[in-house]
Amino acid sequence: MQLPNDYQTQMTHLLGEEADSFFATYQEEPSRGLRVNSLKLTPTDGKDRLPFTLTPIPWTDTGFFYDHHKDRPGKHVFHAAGLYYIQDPSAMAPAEALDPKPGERVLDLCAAPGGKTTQIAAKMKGSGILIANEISRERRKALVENIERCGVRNAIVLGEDPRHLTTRFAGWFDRILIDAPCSGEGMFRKDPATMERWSLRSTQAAAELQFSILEATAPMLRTGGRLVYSTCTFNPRENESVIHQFISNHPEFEVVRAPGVNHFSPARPDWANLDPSLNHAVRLWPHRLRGEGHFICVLEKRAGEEGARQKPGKLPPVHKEAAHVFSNFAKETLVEDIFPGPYTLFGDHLYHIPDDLPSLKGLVVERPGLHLGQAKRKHFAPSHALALALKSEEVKRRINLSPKDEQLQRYLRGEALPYEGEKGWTLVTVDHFPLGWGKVSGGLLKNHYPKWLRSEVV
Ligand SMILES: C[S@@+](CC[C@H](N)C(=O)[O-])C[C@H]1O[C@@H](n2cnc3c(N)ncnc32)[C@H](O)[C@@H]1O
Repeated sequence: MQLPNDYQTQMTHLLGEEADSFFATYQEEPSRGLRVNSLKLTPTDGKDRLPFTLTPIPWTDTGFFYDHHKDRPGKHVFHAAGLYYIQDPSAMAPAEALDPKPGERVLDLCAAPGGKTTQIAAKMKGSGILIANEISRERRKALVENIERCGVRNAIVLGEDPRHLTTRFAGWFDRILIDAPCSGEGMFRKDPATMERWSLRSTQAAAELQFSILEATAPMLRTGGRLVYSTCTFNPRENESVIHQFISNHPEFEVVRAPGVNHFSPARPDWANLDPSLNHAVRLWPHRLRGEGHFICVLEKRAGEEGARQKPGKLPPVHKEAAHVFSNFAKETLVEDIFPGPYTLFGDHLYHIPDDLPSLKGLVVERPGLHLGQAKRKHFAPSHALALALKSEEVKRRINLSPKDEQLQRYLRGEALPYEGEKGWTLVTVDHFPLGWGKVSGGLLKNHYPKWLRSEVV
C-alpha cells in the first residue's frame, strides 16, 4: 500500500518510536466485525445461532470478530433478516460511549450508512425518539435500508444541513452523536480510496467543517445531556484541536472520561499543547487493538443557555380512509393493536410517528417514522419495513422456513410458493425471524419480497 508522503511524514513525526509498529499494520489485513442486533436476539443467542466463528469484541457486549476467509455473513439470509450489522470493530465504540437509554431523545447527526444509528436503536429498545440525520441524499438510501432491515420502530430520518436543525431542536436532545465527516486517515487500510482524497489541505478543510458542525449542534443538547464527537482519523487537527477550540468557546461543555478507557489509548493533547482534560478522550490505534483508527470524545453540558423547548408539531392530517384501511389490515393481520398512532401520510404512504415530535415542517424528511405501508383506496399493502419491525408472534399468519429449505431460496428469488393456508397477508420467517410478506390466496403464497433485495442472498 503506497501511503501519501505527507501522511507518512506526519505519522512518523507524531508517533516517534511507535511509528514502525503503526506502519506495520498496513501489511496486515483489517479485522472484520459484526454486531448482533439486540432488537431481534441477544448476543448469546447470536453466538449460538449464527453459523460463523465468532469471537467477542472486548469493548462492546454485542460485537464479534469473524473470519472473513471462512464466513461471508453479508451473504447469509440472517443478514437479510436483520439479525446483525457488519461493522468495523472500532466503529462500535462511539455508540457505547454515547450510552443511550430507552425513552430518551437521541440525535445521530451524521448517520449514513447507519452502523451507529442501528446500534443506538438497539440500545433504546424501541422506546424514545431517535432522529437519524444525513446530509447526503445518495447515502440516505443505505441509511433507510439499514434502519428498516434492523427492524427499528422509533427512528425518523432527516436530510438536513446541521445548521437548519439548531433552533428547531433547541435544548431538545438528551444525547447527540456527531460521527463527523473527516479525512479518514484511520480507514486507509480498509478503504484505500480514502487515501486518494487525502491531503494536508483536506485535513484543514475537514477541521473547519467539524468545528462548524459542533457549533451548530451544541444548542440542541439539553443541560445535563451528553454529546459524543467521533472521527475515523488520526489527525490531531480534526480531533484534539477541534475539541479544544469548541470547549474554549463553550465553557458549559466539559470533556468527561470516555467509557472503555482500558481498551483504548488516551487522546494526545500534548501533540498540540492543548487542555490536559482532553486526556479523557480516547484514540483507537490499529497497532494496539484489533480494529481501525478512531477518536472519541465525550462531552457533557453542565449549564448554560437552555433553548426554548419545542411544542409537539403538527404533521399533515391523515385522511380517515387511510387510517381505516390500515386499521382493517391490522385487525386482520396483527395479534394486537401495536401501532395505535399517531400516523402521518406522505402521498399514499402511511407512517407511524412518535406523538411528541416537534414540527418537521420545512425540513428534508426522508422518513417521518416507521413506514407501515401504502394505503390504496380500499386496500392496504404493508411495507417491507413493517415486516422486519415485527416479531413472529405479533402476526396471525406466518410461514416459517429454515435457512436450508429450498422453499426459502425460491421465496428470496421472488417466486410464488404453493401454500394451502388461510387467505391474507402472511409473514414469511426464517428460523422465526421475519423476512418479508407474502399474500395467500387460491393455494398460493404470492411473493411480496422486495424486488431490489431478491437473489442477494445465497
Ligand atoms: C463518518 S460518516 C458517518 C458514518 C455513520 N455514522 C455510520 O456509523 O454508519 C460521516 C457522514 O457525514 C456526512 N456529512 C458530510 N458533510 C456533512 C456536513 N456538512 N454536515 C453533516 N454531515 C455531513 C457524510 O455524508 C457522511 O455520511
